[in-house]
Order: sequence, then C-alpha cells, then structure tokens
Amino acid sequence: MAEKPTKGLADVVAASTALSDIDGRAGRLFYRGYDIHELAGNATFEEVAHLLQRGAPPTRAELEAYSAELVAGRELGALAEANIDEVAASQSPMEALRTLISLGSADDPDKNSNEPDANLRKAARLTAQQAVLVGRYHAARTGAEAPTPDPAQGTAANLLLQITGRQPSPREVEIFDTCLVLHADHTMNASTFAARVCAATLSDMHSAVVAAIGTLKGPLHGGANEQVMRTLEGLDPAHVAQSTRDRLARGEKIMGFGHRVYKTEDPRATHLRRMSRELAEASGDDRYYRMSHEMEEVVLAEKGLRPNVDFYAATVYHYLGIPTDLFTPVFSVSRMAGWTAHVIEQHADNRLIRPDSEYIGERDQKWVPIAERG
Ligand SMILES: CC(=O)SCCNC(=O)CCNC(=O)[C@H](O)C(C)(C)COP(=O)(O)OP(=O)(O)OC[C@H]1O[C@@H](n2cnc3c(N)ncnc32)[C@H](O)[C@@H]1OP(=O)(O)O
Ligand SMILES: O=C([O-])CC(=O)C(=O)O
Repeated sequence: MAEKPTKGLADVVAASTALSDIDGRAGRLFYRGYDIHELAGNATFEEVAHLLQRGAPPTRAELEAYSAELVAGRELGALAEANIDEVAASQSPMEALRTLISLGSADDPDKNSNEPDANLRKAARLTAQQAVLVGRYHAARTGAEAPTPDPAQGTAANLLLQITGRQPSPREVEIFDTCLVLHADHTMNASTFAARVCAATLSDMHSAVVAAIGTLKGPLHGGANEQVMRTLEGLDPAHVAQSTRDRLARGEKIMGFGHRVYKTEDPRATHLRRMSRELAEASGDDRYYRMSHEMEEVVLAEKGLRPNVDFYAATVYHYLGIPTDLFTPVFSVSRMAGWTAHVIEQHADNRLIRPDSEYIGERDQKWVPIAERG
C-alpha cells in the first residue's frame, strides 16, 4: 500500500538543482551560490539570465554575445505575429501569453530538438520574446503603437517603455531591473515544478514553459501580486488595520503573505519594500506604501505571517506605471529565465517525474449496465 501523501508535497525533495537554493529559516536565497542580496542592485537581469541558463556570470564578451542573441530573439514568429491582435482582444494577459508562446513554437527553428545547444538558443529566444509579448499585447489591446524596442537597451528599459509608452528615468530602470533579478528563479516553486514535470517526459521547452505560465497565473502563486493591488485599491485608507483584522477573523487569506519555505522574512521582500518606499516618496503620493506597511504590521501581529515576494512587488509596479493586470505577466518575463534554465537542467539529467498517489475512493464496486441504472 502507498504511504500517506504529504499534502501539497510540503518538504518533499522533488529534484536536484544547481540553479537556486533557499535557507528558509535564515531567509536567504542564492542563485548558483550568489546571495540575492549581492545580486540585487549589482547584477542586471541579462547577467542573471546568463548565470542561470549558461552556468556562470558572463564575461564582457559573453554578455555582448548573449545580449545580441536576446535582441535577435525579440522577433516574434509569423503565427504569433498574425494572431496577436485577436488574442489580445479575447484573452486576459496571462491567457494571452500562454497562447502566444504556444503559437511561437510553430516558428521556432529549434522546435524539434531538446539538444543542449538548441535548448540554450530557445532559452534566450523565449526570454526575449516573453518581454516583447507583454508590450505587444498591451499595445494591441489599447490600440497604441508599441514603441520599437531599442537594441541598445536591456530588457528592463525596453519593457517599461513598451508598457508605459514613456521613456523611464535611469533610476526607474534600475529599480525595475532589480525586480527582474529578484523574480528570476526560486527552487521548486509550483510553476518551475510544472515545467520540470513536462520537460521530464522529454517534451520540448515551449511546452514546458506553457505549463509554467498556466501555473504561475494562479492567485496562490504569481497571480498574488495582482490581487495585492486589487486589495489595496479596495481598502479605505482610514480602515486598513480593522479591515485586515476582520478579514483574518473571517478566515480569509490576505494575498502577498505567507510562504511554504520561508519561516522568516523573504529576502526579496526586503528589497521590494525599500524600493516601494522610495518610489512612493518620489511620487508624492505614498498612500499605497503606507497602507501596505500597516497591513504588514497587522498580519504579522495577528498571524505571524510576513510578506512574500508578491506583496511589495505590487506597489513597486504600480508606482512604475504598470497596469495592475500586467503584474503577473511582468513576473513571468523574469521567471522565464529560471524556467528555461530548469528545462535545460532537467533534459541534461532526465528521469520521468511520476510520483505515486494514495487511493481514497470506493473499492470492489460492481458495474451495473446503464439500462438497469434508471
Ligand atoms: C511567488 C509566490 O508564489 S509567493 C506566494 C504567493 N501567494 C500568496 O501570496 C497567496 C497567499 N498565501 C498563501 O495562500 C499561502 O501562504 C501560500 C500558498 C503562499 C503557502 O501555502 P502553504 O504552505 O500551503 O500554507 P497554508 O495555505 O497551508 O497556510 C498555513 C496556515 O497559514 C494560514 N495562511 C497562510 N497564508 C495566509 C495568508 N496569506 N493570509 C492568511 N492566512 C494565511 C493558512 O490559512 C493556514 O492556517 P491554518 O493552519 O489555521 O489553516
Ligand atoms: O517558491 C515558491 O513557492 C513561490 C515563490 O516565492 C516564487 O516562486 O518565487
């Protein structure tokens, strides 16, 4: 008989990885051995994507070559290009990304190969395309002309320009770049696990990231950042504490709090809180930052729960001028670096992922033909 399952696979080690590591008690996160506190504000998203996908921080020449690959990879395939308007008109942002990445596989020159070189090329293209797709989707649904990506600028500057339609300040780009760095990988989170399960059948990288996008979309995972903003927008600033207490008393979950692995502060939240405060002060309207801070104090006092990565990311994105329903898509742009790196890692040392289940249904049933069932 199968063992009792651990609900939600909590504490089950499902894979070996050299990509990221978490010390949940100490509140520490590492990408390939580099502390997130060292990377935040010092490394660019492109450097981190290279680190994850290609195994080491790039030299200057490697970064130039990788950046050129990303620029070339911004070109969408013909099928995605032909359908973007229709998809934008009929699908929400995360649905649309799931569809458009799936369509994009049709035109990917490496679509039929899981070989290491093909996977590296696809990882770069998918990372570049996810950012372009978010900007193009937003332009298509608003009827605006998407600003042409500037080949001299990186992912953060271009994506902010594409979404907001205005040239961001250098500090805004730095902050957004740090957000992308902070969200790039996170051990066996649900979307990465989904990607690895798919890849482990020896399916292709596009299929794996489509599974991951669908998984990130849920409000218990990446979808929480959008819900955080909707909560803040729906709150009366004068009653944040009472309303939060009331919701907790009713047994409701407060989005952006709690984590399966961290038992103390999520180290990414430390940076996001600081950046949220900076942007709030610079904006001249720090209402949402103050409300967030008040919520944080109440949830800690009442439930002992701390903010996760999604909590202060919401107000950072808001102050950067990103529409609320693009918060999770922005997360997916960054996490594409991690998902693709995990697919590469899975394919390099593969075994089918097929756990067991505990059967809790009826046994020894006798089949009654439909004519006798009434
Ligand atoms: C990028 C990311 O994915 S970060 C996570 C984003 N998700 C969210 O912010 C959604 C809100 N948070 C949650 O739902 C959870 O904390 C999760 C999904 C992140 C982790 O889930 P789990 O590890 O399964 O914890 P679980 O949901 O069992 O919670 C344990 C207890 O804390 C409570 N709890 C956990 N999170 C919250 C919360 N945000 N608000 C209120 N109570 C909470 C649960 O109700 C449960 O209480 P109980 O034991 O009295 O029933
Ligand atoms: O690790 C998790 O379960 C969720 C998370 O914080 C992430 O994916 O960044």
